[in-house]
Amino acid sequence: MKTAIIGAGNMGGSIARGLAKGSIIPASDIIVSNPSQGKLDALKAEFPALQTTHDNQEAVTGAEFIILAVKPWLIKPVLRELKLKSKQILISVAAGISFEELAQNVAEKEMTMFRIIPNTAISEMESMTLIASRNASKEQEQLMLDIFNQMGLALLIPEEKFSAATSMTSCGIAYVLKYIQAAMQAGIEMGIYPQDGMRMVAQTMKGAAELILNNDTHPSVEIDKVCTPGGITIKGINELEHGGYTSTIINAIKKSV
Ligand SMILES: NC(=O)C1=CN([C@@H]2O[C@H](COP(=O)(O)OP(=O)(O)OC[C@H]3O[C@@H](n4cnc5c(N)ncnc54)[C@H](OP(=O)(O)O)[C@@H]3O)[C@@H](O)[C@H]2O)C=CC1
Ligand SMILES: O=C(O)[C@@H]1CCC=N1
Repeated sequence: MKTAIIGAGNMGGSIARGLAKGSIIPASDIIVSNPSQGKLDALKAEFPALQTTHDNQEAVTGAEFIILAVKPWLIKPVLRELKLKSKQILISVAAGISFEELAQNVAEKEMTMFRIIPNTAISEMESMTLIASRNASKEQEQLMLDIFNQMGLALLIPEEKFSAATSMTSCGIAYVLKYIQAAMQAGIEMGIYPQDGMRMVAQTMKGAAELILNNDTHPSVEIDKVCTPGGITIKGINELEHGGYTSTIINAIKKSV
């Protein structure tokens, strides 16, 4: 399945690496196009079988999948200069660019399209990847899920839910990192070295995520297990609420929509 990736930045580069490491699309079937050479050289050094080019049209010619991973404001000009065929499958990573907008910029408006929204943990094969489809068969949807489940966890959702889910997951990873940063600052004030604090908090967060993902549980149940009556955790939890923690997170996620 020849796959062209347009743009070798954070997303395009990570998707190329994830695909090349996965078992569905071999590195020799991947061609990545990018204007600057450095990112292409880095990819080629890691995966010598992968092809690179500066020419977007050369990349897409003969490709079954075209993964568009340029900044949202470049989607229109880049898409317009590509001569895509109706049988090709367009996969856009651009946040906030709807299927309708994509369709306006291709000759074959009824071509199969996917929108995908990973987060930056895709570089660790630990992305939460959102997928929406248009004019796709069940088999094509399953193939997309299979591909992106190899890079973390993938979920197929309707396009109407994309903005809300993007804010929770793709922007959300930055909010989660912000918690790590804040907890480190508290530790530093109390004499914990930043590098030690960073590992402590990151592992704590990973543990919380594993508790949720591996068990049929709920955050409230897990929080309750930590909060000993009259103990120390509830003091911190109540301080978080006095500071507006829950409503600040709700507002932040709604703000990013
Ligand atoms: N960053 C994130 O967390 C997420 C981003 N997205 C979406 O992914 C898309 C890409 O974002 P991100 O990877 O962060 O951005 P980057 O800036 O890291 O990557 C964009 C890449 O596109 C390349 N590029 C620029 N112009 C062209 C062109 N005409 N043809 C081909 N390639 C070109 C750039 O090349 P160079 O810099 O070498 O000139 C760069 O390598 C965006 O649309 C964004 O909305 C979606 C989910 C999460
Ligand atoms: O901030 C942004 O616009 C991009 C899209 C989702 C995550 N980062």
